[in-house]
Amino acid sequence: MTKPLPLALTMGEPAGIGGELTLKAWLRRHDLTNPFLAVDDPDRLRSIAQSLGWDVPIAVIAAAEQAKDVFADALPVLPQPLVRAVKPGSPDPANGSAVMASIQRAVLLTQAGDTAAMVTNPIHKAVLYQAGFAFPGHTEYLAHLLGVDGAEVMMLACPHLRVVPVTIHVSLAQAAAGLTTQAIIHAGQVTAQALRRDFGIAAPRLAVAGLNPHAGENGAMGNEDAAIVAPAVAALRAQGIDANGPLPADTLFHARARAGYDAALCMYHDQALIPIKTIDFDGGVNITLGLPIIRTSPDHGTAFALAGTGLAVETSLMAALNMAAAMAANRSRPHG
Ligand SMILES: NC(=O)c1ccc[n+]([C@@H]2O[C@H](COP(=O)([O-])OP(=O)(O)OC[C@H]3O[C@@H](n4cnc5c(N)ncnc54)[C@H](O)[C@@H]3O)[C@@H](O)[C@H]2O)c1
Ligand SMILES: N[C@H](C(=O)O)[C@H](O)COP(=O)(O)O
Repeated sequence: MTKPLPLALTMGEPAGIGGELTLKAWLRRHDLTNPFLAVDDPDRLRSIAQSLGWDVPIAVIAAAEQAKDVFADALPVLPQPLVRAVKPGSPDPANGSAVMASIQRAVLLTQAGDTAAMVTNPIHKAVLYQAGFAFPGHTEYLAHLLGVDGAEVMMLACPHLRVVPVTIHVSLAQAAAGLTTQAIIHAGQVTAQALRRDFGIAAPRLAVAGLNPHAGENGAMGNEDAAIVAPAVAALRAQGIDANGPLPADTLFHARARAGYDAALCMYHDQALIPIKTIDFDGGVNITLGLPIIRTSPDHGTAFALAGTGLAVETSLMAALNMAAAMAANRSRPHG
């Protein structure tokens, strides 16, 4: 049997918990479906392993194809050197170029088919902005690198819930002012396609949240639900997508409600991310849909206060690695 292709795992913010999570994921490699390679600085990973007393041999590799042969015995690392040595919890914008280069290289490896998917360790957005990063987050940056600006759709998923924020990294005021019927239709189309192709759900059911309390209460609490959201639901249904809404968001996430849909389209970031990070912070996975490649990520950030302690929980990264592998396997199956 041929060994599965490796996944490319990025460095993330080097002062955050990403390095120790990478090491922990390798230590738990028997729970992973696919091997992975880290696009990272081998010296920093060695230094973290040494300071925590973890036995993680590092194998510096020159090409992705070497990863699957060494993975059983060592963590394969494609070297991406840091600009400056890093102290856990103390980010240095000088390393921003290395953080971005790691993401770019994972994109190229996955585009070329050398890796089955890319998985990103968390970046610190404010630190990267100081280094000249011109995108709100990975989601928008990856769409740009892959030449599909505006096509990106964010999904967060755990075994009990999938959520899709239609507006992403913008202020609440901008989310309300910028919400359009077309953006909801686009998110619905991309989500339905991903549920079929990547998650093996033949007839996906979408719940569409309203923007306002009580989905507008017949216009008494805002007219966006009737004027913007309802036409999008009608358009999705006219395209054969099983979409329902606008539904009041406050009653959309309890267990009985969740049983009625495969993904909830939400109108703004926190409407989507608060329920999933509350239900399963340790198992949630962030997925970018709408790209020509597969990208997943843990649902948490850089957790500077934990960096260097070895206490950060690796389960969300493990779930991201296994979800990327499952999505890749689903994509490679013939679909009728
Ligand atoms: N995919 C990504 O790159 C990504 C995702 C989310 C947040 N971020 C960024 O991370 C930075 C910090 O964000 P934040 O403070 O809002 O969120 P955070 O997720 O870093 O931390 C929130 C809380 O959860 C804890 N926590 C986080 N991950 C943990 C883990 N694996 N194990 C145990 N506890 C954990 C932290 O200690 C903290 O108490 C921001 O710049 C944000 O934009 C990046
Ligand atoms: N909004 C995401 C979250 O809170 O989990 C996070 O900022 C990650 O975004 P990117 O994947 O675009 O970096």
